[in-house]
Amino acid sequence: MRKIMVAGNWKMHGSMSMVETLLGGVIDGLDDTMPVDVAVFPPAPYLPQVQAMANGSRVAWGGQTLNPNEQGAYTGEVSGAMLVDFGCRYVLVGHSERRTLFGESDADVAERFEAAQRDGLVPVLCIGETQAQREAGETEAVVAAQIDAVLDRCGIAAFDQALVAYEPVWAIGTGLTATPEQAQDVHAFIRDKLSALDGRIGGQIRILYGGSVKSSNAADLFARDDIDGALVGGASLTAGDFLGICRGAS
Ligand SMILES: O=C[C@H](O)COP(=O)(O)O
Repeated sequence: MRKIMVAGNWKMHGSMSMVETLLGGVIDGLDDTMPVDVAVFPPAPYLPQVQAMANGSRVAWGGQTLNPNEQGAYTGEVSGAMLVDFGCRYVLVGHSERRTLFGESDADVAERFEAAQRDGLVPVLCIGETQAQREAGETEAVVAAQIDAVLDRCGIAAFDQALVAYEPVWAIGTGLTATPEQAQDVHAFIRDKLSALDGRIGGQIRILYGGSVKSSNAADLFARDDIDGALVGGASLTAGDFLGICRGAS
């Protein structure tokens, strides 16, 4: 039985006072009617504040990206070990904004996935197709290639301590959500692909959906066999909205 995870990717949003209000509201609002694992991904400067507030609570936290090198002259970058220093358990790798805005290739993402595990973090591998790729019938080929890059570098065993987030690019921040059926189809494809290599790993890995998830559509998504939670952007910036999504798992 895979437990639902609801993860909030705050992207480049926030301030110290916003973190105080938002994270405080989430921690205070979580209750037994929300049988979920919860994680937040703040901008790196707020990690110490998140650590201080969330330590000992139900909320885990992680980094939005990492540089795969252990240290060195990489101005502006953050290493996995630095994330671990601030109590991070998770790190996002390959978010579509990293791929499109910062030029991360499938191979770059695989390198970050490997580095995350080397440094003791659980990578959340983000994959998904663009609108044009979906319309061209390439969705499965695109997500397969994104997964294959990691498989080629790290092998199937690496997926034992990892999550996958399927985020169709056309649904991110657009208000367009994949229908539960569309999302389920891709999630089943991903699980089948991993299960063909290792049935236990394919069966236990959590596959989150991301793309305009809100409290109004969360329950319908979470009811699908292969949708094990959500990676939430916009709706994770307000405690009430985020808690409403957590409630969708009850
Ligand atoms: O990481 C989260 C995704 O990019 C989804 O963002 P969104 O919920 O604002 O569409």
